[in-house]
Amino acid sequence: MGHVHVLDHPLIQHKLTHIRDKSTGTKEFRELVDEVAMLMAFEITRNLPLQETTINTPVMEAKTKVLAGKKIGLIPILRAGLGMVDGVLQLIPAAKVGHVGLYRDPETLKPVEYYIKLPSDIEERELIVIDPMLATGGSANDAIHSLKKRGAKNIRLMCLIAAPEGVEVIKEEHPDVDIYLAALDEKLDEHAYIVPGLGDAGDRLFGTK
Ligand SMILES: O=P(O)(O)OC[C@H]1O[C@H](OP(=O)(O)OP(=O)(O)O)[C@H](O)[C@@H]1O
Ligand SMILES: O=c1cc[nH]c(=O)[nH]1
Ligand SMILES: [Mg+2]
Repeated sequence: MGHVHVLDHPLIQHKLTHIRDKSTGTKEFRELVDEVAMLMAFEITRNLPLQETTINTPVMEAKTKVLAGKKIGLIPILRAGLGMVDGVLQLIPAAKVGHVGLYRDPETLKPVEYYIKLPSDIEERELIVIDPMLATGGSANDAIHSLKKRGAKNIRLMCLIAAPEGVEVIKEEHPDVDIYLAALDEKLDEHAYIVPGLGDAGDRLFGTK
């Protein structure tokens, strides 16, 4: 079964409070999402494999460690996932970025895929699917199925806030996928918005309604 990691670092929690606050405007919202994404990336990459190397310090030859060169792919779910990409790229600048375009139909609440463009070698990559919100789980579930259909083998899911309902869907459908969150909220409301949540992540990032 996939693990659910709630990243409770004080800096992440502090910034998340301001992200949730409805008085936080677009500029500050964007900056904070970017910063939290970077801090989350620090935690998510904690178990990346290392290998030994030998270098010369000014003092002597030393056996030290470097990343073992695991290839990484970031897969933001459009639109709102885009807001977290730059933050993650600050720590993993060589990652390739694929895009999955999905929107949640407001009537049926079902995800509709409208775009997909992926690195050609996704089967070799450690993929991080990125979306600030995991609500019913429909969008992330579809995105992960889409990636697996195209050969993806190692997938993690990174979200700012999740509802228990969405977490259950991913655990059920994708037991191989670990989930990384800044917060696990209480529930969904009657419009399938996360409570207390932060509202509509895409609209707050891009200033639309
Ligand atoms: O778990 P779910 O119930 O599927 O809901 C979560 C999805 O809803 C939001 O996207 P939205 O449909 O608002 O599209 P947008 O990013 O273009 O605003 C959010 O960014 C997720 O992708
Ligand atoms: O609370 C929610 C649920 C879905 N999408 C959002 O942007 N926010
Ligand atoms: Mg939206």
